[in-house]
Amino acid sequence: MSLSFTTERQVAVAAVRRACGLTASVFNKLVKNETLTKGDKSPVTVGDFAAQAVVNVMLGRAFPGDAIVGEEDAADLRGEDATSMRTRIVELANEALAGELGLGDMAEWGIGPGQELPAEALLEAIDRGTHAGGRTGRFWTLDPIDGTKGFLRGEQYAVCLSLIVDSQVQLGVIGCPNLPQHASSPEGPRGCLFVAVRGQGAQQLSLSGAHPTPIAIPDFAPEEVNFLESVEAAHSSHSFNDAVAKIMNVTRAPTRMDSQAKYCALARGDGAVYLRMPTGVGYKEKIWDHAPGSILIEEAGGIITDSRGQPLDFGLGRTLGENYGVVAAGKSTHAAVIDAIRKAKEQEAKGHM
Ligand SMILES: Nc1ncnc2c1ncn2[C@@H]1O[C@H](COP(=O)(O)OS(=O)(=O)O)[C@@H](OP(=O)(O)O)[C@H]1O
Ligand SMILES: [Mg+2]
Ligand SMILES: [Mg+2]
Ligand SMILES: [Mg+2]
Repeated sequence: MSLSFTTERQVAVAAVRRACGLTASVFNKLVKNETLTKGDKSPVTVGDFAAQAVVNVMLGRAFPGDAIVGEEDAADLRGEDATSMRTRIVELANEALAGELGLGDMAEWGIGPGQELPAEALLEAIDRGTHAGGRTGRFWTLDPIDGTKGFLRGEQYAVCLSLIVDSQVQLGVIGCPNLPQHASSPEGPRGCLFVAVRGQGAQQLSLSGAHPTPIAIPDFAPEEVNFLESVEAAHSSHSFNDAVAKIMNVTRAPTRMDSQAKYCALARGDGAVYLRMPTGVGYKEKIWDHAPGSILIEEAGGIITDSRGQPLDFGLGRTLGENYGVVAAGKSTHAAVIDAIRKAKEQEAKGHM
């Protein structure tokens, strides 16, 4: 049985579109005291918080019973020292919620004139993202800005939303405000949305949600294979990717790109392999960093697993648990990557790397 998730898709596209508008506009005005450093030393900006508030308000209105696993929480925004950040977030979120309706968007998911939400309501909306996830039931995952470091550099970032039902990702929407619409014209128009619904294929749309175009991962001849990888060396091992690429006789240089824009690029054939290997022990990948990308890859005809070929398990809570690394590629390439990873691991164990 395949469910169509028509309304879910419509709400998700509308919410991601509004969040993309917000983040793109905030970037140009971002000032120094609008970024915090979280407990894990990673940055978070007023854009991340406001985008999470907007998406959660819209989801709450359209699907009041649904839980949300969101990256951010409002704890750091409640104190007196956060007054100016809080004020800015309230302003940004209300502006986006009151903004013009896009294609398929509905007035009742946002706010009308004079209906601005107070700070407390928006902080509560952000905190609706604290759901623990789990094996059964239905919940959304939200990464309001994935690739915050890329966002701060003016490079790639993505607004990422997915719907998970009984541990299976059923819907994914990724908004990439800075991604060129066509990889072949990197200086051409930027900004795209990617949508995948289980059993319905993958599509690229304009940022406004118009012009859906089916996308699929092409077959790559061995000499055309190239890797997509993280910009931040702390997030994914560049040297291990290098070793795997050598084993596969890959000659093309890797493309480094922040965020789940990598999954989008892979899904439309801009690259052949997305490989993400842990850089140290202990970090567990977050479900919001991979759920939307994973369904996009599968619906574009590709395969996504961890580095040992195991399926990603979205039913373990907020993290991917014991899944080790991530490998995504087209059907004709994926097995070769898993094989090369095994060989690279053997070399590493023998001290040859
Ligand atoms: N140590 C470690 N290992 C692996 N991953 C980590 C690590 N620390 C952070 N993160 C997560 O990486 C997310 C950023 O995505 P990418 O790594 O693809 O982008 S980047 O190129 O590295 O910027 C980033 O997502 P955002 O916080 O939404 O930007 C993090 O969830
Ligand atoms: Mg973050
Ligand atoms: Mg992220
Ligand atoms: Mg994020």
